[in-house]
This record gives sequence, C-alpha cells and structure tokens, in this order.
Amino acid sequence: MSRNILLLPGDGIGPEIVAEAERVLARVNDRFSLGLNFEQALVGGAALDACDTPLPEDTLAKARQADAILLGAVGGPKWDALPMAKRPEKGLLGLRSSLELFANLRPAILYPQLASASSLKPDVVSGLDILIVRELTGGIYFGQPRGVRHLENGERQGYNTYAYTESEIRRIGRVAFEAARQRNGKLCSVDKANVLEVTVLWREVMEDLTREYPDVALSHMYVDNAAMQLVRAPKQFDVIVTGNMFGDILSDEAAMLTGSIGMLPSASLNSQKQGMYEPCHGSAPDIAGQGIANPLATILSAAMMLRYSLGEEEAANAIEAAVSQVLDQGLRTADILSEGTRKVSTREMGEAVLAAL
Ligand SMILES: NC(=O)c1ccc[n+]([C@@H]2O[C@H](COP(=O)([O-])OP(=O)(O)OC[C@H]3O[C@@H](n4cnc5c(N)ncnc54)[C@H](O)[C@@H]3O)[C@@H](O)[C@H]2O)c1
Ligand SMILES: CC(C)[C@H](C(=O)O)[C@@H](O)C(=O)O
Ligand SMILES: [Mg+2]
Repeated sequence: MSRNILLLPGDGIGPEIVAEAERVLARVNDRFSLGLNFEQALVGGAALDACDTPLPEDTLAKARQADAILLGAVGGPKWDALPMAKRPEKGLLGLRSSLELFANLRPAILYPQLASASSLKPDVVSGLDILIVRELTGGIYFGQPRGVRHLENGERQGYNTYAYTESEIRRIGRVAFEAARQRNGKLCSVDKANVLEVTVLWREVMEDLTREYPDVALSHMYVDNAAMQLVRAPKQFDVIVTGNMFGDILSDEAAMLTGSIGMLPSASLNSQKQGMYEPCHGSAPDIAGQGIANPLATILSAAMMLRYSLGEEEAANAIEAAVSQVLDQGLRTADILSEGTRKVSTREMGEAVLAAL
C-alpha cells in the first residue's frame, strides 16, 4: 500500500522543524514498511513570495489528494502589513476550511522528565494529560460579515461575527464525547454563555448530546474561569471542548503546563479522518534560522498522523517512545532546558530521536 504525505514547511522555523519530522517519518517508513511517499508544497509567506497567494491552487490540489498533511508554521513580520486576505495565515485557514478539518485535537501531556520545565509546580502538574478539542472551521474566525467600515460620524469600526450553527456544534461535540468515552468519561465544555448568545446555543447542543452519551459526565465552564483553572488545578480537566478562538487561546496556555509550546502537537481532522498535522506553535520569528527551535511538537504531530490518518499505531508508539527516550537522556532544546540537562540544537534533537528509533 502506498500513501502520500504532503509536507508544508511554511515560514520561520517551519522548514527547520519539518525537516526533522520528515527524517523521523522516513526512518519509521523504512523500519515498519509503511509505503509512505513524500511531496512538498508551498503555503503561507513562502507561497506569497513565490506565487503571490498564501494558498496556491497547486498546494490545495496536492492537499486534497494527500492521505495526510504535515505543516510547520506560517506567518512572520515580513508579511504583517499585508491586507488580511493576503496574509500567510489565510493560507492555513484556507486549508482548514477547504478540507473541512473541523476537529482540532490538541493533547497537552506532561512528559515526567519535563516536570521542572513546566510553568507550574511539579505536584500540580505531575501526570497531566488533557485533550483540548477545538472547533476549527467556524466561530469568529470564519463568521460573516467581517471587516472595517466607515461610520457616519467618520470613525472606522472593525467587526467580526461569532456564529455557530447547531450542526457545527453537534459534530465537534460528538468528536469530544467520543474522545471522552474512550478516556475517562469526563468532558468539560468551555463557553461564554453568560454573555454570548452563540455560546448559549453551544451549551444547549452539548447538553442535548448527553442523551447519546449517557456514560459521559458533561460539565460547563466559562472561558475566563477555565483559563484560571488551567493554571490553578489543571488536572481537574480531562477532555475540554470549545470553539475556535477560545481553543486557540487555551491550548497555548495549556502548552506551558507541559514545559513549552514546542512540545504541543495537533491533529486537524475532517469527517473522513483525513488530517492535517501541525505543532500548535507558530513560526517563531524571534528564533527562526538559528537552528534552536524545538522540533518535538512537529515530530509528535507526525506520530499523531500515523495514528489517526494512517492507522499505524505501532509506528506512532515507536516515535513517542523515542521522544521519551531522548528526554530520559537529558537532551533539551533551549525552550525546555533545566538544571542538569544538556542543551541541543534542532538538528541534534532530531538526530537523537532518529538514534533512539
Ligand atoms: N499554526 C501556525 O502556523 C501558527 C500558529 C501560531 C502562530 N502563527 C504565526 O506565527 C507568527 C509568530 O507568532 P507568535 O510569535 O505569536 O507565536 P509563536 O508560537 O510563533 O511564538 C511564540 C513564542 O514561542 C516560541 N516558540 C514557538 N515555537 C517554538 C519551538 N518549536 N521551539 C522553541 N520556542 C518556540 C517563540 O520563539 C516565541 O517566543 C505569526 O505570524 C503568527 O500568526 C502560526
Ligand atoms: C496562525 C493562526 C491562524 C492559528 C490559529 O489561530 O488557529 C494558530 O494560532 C494556531 O493555533 O494554529
Ligand atoms: Mg494558536
């Protein structure tokens, strides 16, 4: 069986970290005879520079045909002044919406070796294993109308629309309830139902789903409290389900509980389980080109790809075990460095994972 993997390195540290994940994928491809074929395409700022669009037709066509996609990151100061429709981030959002990748899984797992790198005290985070299920193709990111308009008094007004249909809420809800059922039967839905009508509906639909999932205990929390609880007592959470923007923010927050945003992988899936896999972080312009970025979130995203889109559990487990092994060896990129550990570069970290494989 042959499977096509599309690599989209993107911008900033994207090419550096995707190169390491590609080498890891190539190694498990050989070791487990996975029949993976790799192809590359442009997205984001790299695509803007070459083709004047952040999502070229050719990239979208390749993405539609791929069995799975691995993306680095997009964006950077070079393109920040462009109008919204032309920005690198539109390339990423265009991929997500064109492929209907509505279900974004962001696991925040603390590797025990990184307990001292976490922003929280070891006893508060030890054993942390949370899954954030973020709706990815709706909400305020995509709602219409949007823009900047001129008011009669001469002032300009910027506006966006936060909208969800019942069916959009139901389908992400089902993904979250299924995940909760397979884990510990606990789901917390995060909203702002004390203020926003759209999330009153969100809450109603989530409640409704409990009839399909009587074995899952559903709770609700306002997003401001959830942000606080995540740093107060994160282990109260198991699966969190939330909308696009709240999920974006809460997942960056959760990343710091695991030591670094450089540790947080993600899967973005559609209803056919076709998926795009990417680290939760961005293009990190402040460290791009220095060879010091942490490639583990991308390598762990590759493991998620093997598990969710390709059904290669054994290869996925092997990558995760290799990551754990290099952490055991005390190797750390700068973002997770702590006393008594050894600082390594992006490439050295990739090499170490390869060696462990
Ligand atoms: N999925 C994506 O492609 C994605 C995600 C987030 C942000 N972005 C874009 O990236 C650009 C920069 O955004 P930002 O600075 O707000 O967020 P960022 O995630 O790029 O960086 C935030 C901080 O985390 C650090 N960091 C991120 N990844 C790291 C890694 N692998 N190893 C070590 N340190 C790491 C950075 O050095 C920086 O200090 C923007 O253009 C933004 O739109 C893209
Ligand atoms: C770059 C940006 C569009 C993106 C998002 O907000 O979804 C990023 O922050 C992420 O978390 O994947
Ligand atoms: Mg984000």
